[in-house]
Amino acid sequence: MELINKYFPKLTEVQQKQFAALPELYREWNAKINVISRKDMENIVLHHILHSLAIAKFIRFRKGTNCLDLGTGGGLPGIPLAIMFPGTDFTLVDGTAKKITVANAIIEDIGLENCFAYARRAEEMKAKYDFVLARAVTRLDKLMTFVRPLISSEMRNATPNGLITLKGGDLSEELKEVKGFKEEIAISKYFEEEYYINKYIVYVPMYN
Ligand SMILES: C[S@@+](CC[C@H](N)C(=O)[O-])C[C@H]1O[C@@H](n2cnc3c(N)ncnc32)[C@H](O)[C@@H]1O
Repeated sequence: MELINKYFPKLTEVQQKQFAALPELYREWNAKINVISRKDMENIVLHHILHSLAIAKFIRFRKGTNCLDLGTGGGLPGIPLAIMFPGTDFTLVDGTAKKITVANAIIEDIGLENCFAYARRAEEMKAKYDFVLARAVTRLDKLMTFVRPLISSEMRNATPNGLITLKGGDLSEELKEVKGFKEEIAISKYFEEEYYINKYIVYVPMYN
């Protein structure tokens, strides 16, 4: 909790409890169904929960915004963001049904009411969203082919919409393949821990 409080010092009591419960819940579930590399479990807060929350430093989702977390695995970044933004709706999908079992169990255990997970491949999805979020799913150009049909053409909340993805490493080649405006934000701008050097948020706005 210390690390989360360091960057998000104004959490409500409910949010504090929900974040505090996550590491143990992931530990328990990960022992049954692998959603996080097992050797990384000891770094779950730094490498997974806080990393997901970099998006909350980049953007404050307005009440009523709807977000899709595509390729969520066990619920990342969707679950930490749903805790952070209780007024925003989060839909979590993954093509692997057993990973969704973990996401749903955790959603239920911590009593998240603005978050819903189900098994589906991106290519089969029909609904529209203000934002599509993705962490470690696939190359940007491929991700864009999934994301374009899923972004709502209305700017319902009078905010920009589009893709927000968490990526690592040198993205120069991948970024060249994405047409139009895109923004690359170094997460080290928000979090001082060494782990975040070379980790980025890529935002591709789609005003349609
Ligand atoms: C490396 S995992 C990352 C999981 C999670 N986002 C995280 O950061 O822990 C990539 C996930 O994307 C999912 N995935 C890849 N392509 C997909 C697609 N076309 N539709 C739905 N899920 C997909 C995989 O099943 C896998 O769970």
